[in-house]
Amino acid sequence: MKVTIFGTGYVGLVTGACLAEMGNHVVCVDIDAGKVERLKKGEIPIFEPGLEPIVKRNYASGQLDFTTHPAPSIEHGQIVFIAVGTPPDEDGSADLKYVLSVARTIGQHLDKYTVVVNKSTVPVGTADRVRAAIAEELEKRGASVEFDVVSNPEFLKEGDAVEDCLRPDRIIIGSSSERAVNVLRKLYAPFNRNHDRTVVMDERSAELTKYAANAMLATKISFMNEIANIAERVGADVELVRQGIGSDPRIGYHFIYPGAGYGGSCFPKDVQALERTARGVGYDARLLGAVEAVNHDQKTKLFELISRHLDGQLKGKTIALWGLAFKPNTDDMREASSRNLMEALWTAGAKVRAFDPEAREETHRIYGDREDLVLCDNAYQALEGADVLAIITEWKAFRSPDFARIRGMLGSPAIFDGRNLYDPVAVEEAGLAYYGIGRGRSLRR
Ligand SMILES: NC(=O)c1ccc[n+]([C@@H]2O[C@H](COP(=O)([O-])OP(=O)(O)OC[C@H]3O[C@@H](n4cnc5c(N)ncnc54)[C@H](O)[C@@H]3O)[C@@H](O)[C@H]2O)c1
Ligand SMILES: O=c1ccn([C@@H]2O[C@H](COP(=O)(O)OP(=O)(O)O[C@H]3O[C@H](CO)[C@@H](O)[C@H](O)[C@H]3O)[C@@H](O)[C@H]2O)c(=O)[nH]1
Repeated sequence: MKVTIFGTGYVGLVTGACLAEMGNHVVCVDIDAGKVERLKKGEIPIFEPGLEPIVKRNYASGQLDFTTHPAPSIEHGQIVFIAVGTPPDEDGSADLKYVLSVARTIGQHLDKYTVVVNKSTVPVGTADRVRAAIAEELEKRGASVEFDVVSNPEFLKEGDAVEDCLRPDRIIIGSSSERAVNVLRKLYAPFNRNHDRTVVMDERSAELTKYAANAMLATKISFMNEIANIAERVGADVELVRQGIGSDPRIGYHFIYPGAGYGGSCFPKDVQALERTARGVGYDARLLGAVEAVNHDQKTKLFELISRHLDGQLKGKTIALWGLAFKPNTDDMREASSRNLMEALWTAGAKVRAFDPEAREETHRIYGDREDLVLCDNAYQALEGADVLAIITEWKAFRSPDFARIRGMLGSPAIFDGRNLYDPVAVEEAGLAYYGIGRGRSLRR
């Protein structure tokens, strides 16, 4: 089928590449001319495992193309996706300016029946606003063209985006038009060969489904961080508690890892946006407020532990940091917990020597050159001249380090394990102090 996608970010580029891989003829449009230029040269602007080969292969075969020109792209697509950003605006609600701008552009060029599909994460009621924006532009032109607007939220995770896109858990189609649903069923048929993953519903329910999914996952994480904070105080080990509760299939092992707080471009903004939506309709979403508040405090956790270990004397100290990205297998630093930690350390007068397998360039782009940040080439280089080590992203490369070597390199040997990667006993036996998240048992010894 002929598909057009507005936005070549994490969602647009991955969706475009995967749809091209399935034999569709896909045109990706972006207003960022530099990005489009790089994509045409085969350079992938983000680190996403498995993405580069499918983009290159499908671009080379002509199944996938990139452009900055909306008019011919809208002409091309039987289906036009909107996959642009919806960042938080000043009060935390989702800013729809990019989505509505694309909607107006579509209205300015629409020339045949088209299914307009919104993939961005948007507040309930946005499909109506997109429909109205397109209709208004058509009216201005005096054009009468049929179209449908569908809500088709995306559930991919960064780091696993290609796999999630090729093998989705579910495909939500929010539409009251049978004609549009049939077009999308046809598009997604190759993704449903094993079993039908499609759930058809109305637009508003589809829009809310996306926020509900992210809010539920964020709630699980904040819940576990709360249990970790209790465990620490009562002398229990949250890692044992996690395994104890995860074995109940009603709870499950997924998304109950305590840590240095959740980050990324979705959970923080989506929990906030849902809370603002609720407030806007006169409902005080207390649970969502608590999820946010627990996460906010959790992001200060490692700083507090480090400060306590160094008796509040952070000025002139050097902290080695392993991990910068908000999670492994990405170079994305949006709302990353590493940023809260580094910024608190700098404010207290400490220096940071950091290593991340992929996020070095992005960190440099955000913070530039500064005296209190050294971006290192490997994990052990970050330890040179450092007092203590903090781990904030659970990259595989950090899973089994040489603790004796670490001890030998640190001025005040201690590990601050922000993702509970290590066995406290093994760390302590190597002569290092161990601080994890909610590991009360190790603190008691
Ligand atoms: N990142 C994720 O893991 C993820 C997963 C599911 C859903 N989402 C949601 O999907 C949406 C997109 O997220 P993202 O992370 O891909 O964003 P992103 O910031 O990585 O990319 C957005 C792209 O849209 C482009 N753009 C902006 N205005 C445009 C216009 N008028 N025409 C064409 N292109 C335009 C930007 O230049 C940018 O390249 C958001 O609503 C987000 O919440 C994101
Ligand atoms: O048990 C856990 C699991 C995750 N995290 C943290 O939660 C954040 C988000 O992780 P993850 O959900 O894996 O990454 P995202 O790429 O942000 O994906 C989420 O956000 C996307 C955008 O909406 C959705 O599409 C995905 O389904 C949803 O998982 C990261 O900081 C993780 O460190 C924890 O602290 N504990």
